[in-house]
Amino acid sequence: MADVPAPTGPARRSRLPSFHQLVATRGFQRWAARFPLTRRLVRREGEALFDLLAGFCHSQVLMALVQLDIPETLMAGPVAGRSLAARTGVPEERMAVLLRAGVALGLLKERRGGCFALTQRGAALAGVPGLQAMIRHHDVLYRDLADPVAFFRGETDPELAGFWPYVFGGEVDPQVAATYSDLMAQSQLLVADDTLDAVSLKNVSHLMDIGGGTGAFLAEAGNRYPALRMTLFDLPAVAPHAEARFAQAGLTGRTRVAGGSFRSDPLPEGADAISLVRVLYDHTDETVAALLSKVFGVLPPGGRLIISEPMSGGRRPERAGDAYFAIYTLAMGTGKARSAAEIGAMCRAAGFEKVQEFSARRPFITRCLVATKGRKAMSN
Ligand SMILES: CC(C)=CCC/C(C)=C/CC/C(C)=C/C=C/C(C)=C/C=C/C=C(C)/C=C/C=C(C)/C=C/C=C(C)/C=C/CC(C)(C)O
Ligand SMILES: C[S@@+](CC[C@H](N)C(=O)[O-])C[C@H]1O[C@@H](n2cnc3c(N)ncnc32)[C@H](O)[C@@H]1O
Repeated sequence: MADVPAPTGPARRSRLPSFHQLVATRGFQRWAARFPLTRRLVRREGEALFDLLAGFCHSQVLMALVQLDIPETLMAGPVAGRSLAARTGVPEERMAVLLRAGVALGLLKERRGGCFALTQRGAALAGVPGLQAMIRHHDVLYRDLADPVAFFRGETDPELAGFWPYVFGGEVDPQVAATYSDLMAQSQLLVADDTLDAVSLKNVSHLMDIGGGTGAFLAEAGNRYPALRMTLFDLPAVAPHAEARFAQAGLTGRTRVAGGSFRSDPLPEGADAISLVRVLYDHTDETVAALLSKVFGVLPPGGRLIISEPMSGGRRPERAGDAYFAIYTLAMGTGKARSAAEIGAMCRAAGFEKVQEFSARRPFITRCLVATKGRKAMSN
């Protein structure tokens, strides 16, 4: 563990304690915990603090349930705790602890006769596409955060960067690309739904998805807009895998798949809208600025850029963007969760005239910005 200097404590400025100093005193806490007008607030604050410190145990309970395939098993109906223990090789008493923790976290419920079933939340965990795969791959992130102070000081060498090797440019091994693309494609379904619900493509005739992975987003867009023509652009190790998806969805005649790197290759021309879905937050400001300027260059006047990814809350930090995705992308080595205002400013710096945020349903899944190239703008 890294050395942390001992806290020196706040300097006293006046004789009267500040509100924060008051809240930190045991006497005030004891009084407020009993006083009728404040006791509920004290309990709520205490519970919130407790949840923060217990968060790691909660995540590990979730991880154990997923790794032991308990949500899948219970989808078929309630199962006795004893039988779950036998199936998974976990001693019965220890399985009882795990299952009760699952009940406490709202994922499971106990039925008569020592049987356990999924709650509504547990069923969502089993059914949300890609969620269990995301949870399983968090073992890498948790290892990277094992020494959080060293992590935030930048003294560690996070393993997560190796999971997403494209962030550093250069060749990407096809096997590694297949693993990350599969994880992305599974979790893309909710992102595609929320993006396409928020942003209309009614006036778009040709959409190009840059960093489009294996085509899950374009397949959904093509499904919703039967006249839409589409181009997918991604690394040569990834893009060809989209062809099978498009063929299966009957979209081959309307789609083009192009392999290349947006760092070093020209972007295909001809699209009047371009999407960047969960792409910008992987990369440094320099890479993002260069990409936005390339995108601006190939769009016609009036063309639109759709950006969809989880974002920081900026001056109002929020849990998903700032206490999860910002940490995740930091562990990747080059990534950064940006606020809508930051991304908007980068779009304007690349030449875009107007940037609007379209409110997406679930900010922990994605948020959406649309940047429009001015009608009088010149192409690069
Ligand atoms: C009718 C009656 C009686 C009752 C009905 C009540 C009712 C309406 C119940 C609703 C039940 C229901 C349908 C629930 C649905 C719940 C859903 C859809 C939950 C979805 C949860 C999604 C989650 C938690 C998503 C998490 C996503 C994560 C963690 C994504 C991580 C992505 C990463 C790390 C991406 C990395 C990419 C990189 C490398 C940074 O570029
Ligand atoms: C986080 S994934 C998102 C994939 C997809 N848009 C989604 O939301 O599921 C980022 C994608 O960007 C692609 N990518 C990374 N660097 C790239 C580059 N230099 N040129 C083209 N694509 C790149 C990756 O191969 C990957 O498919």
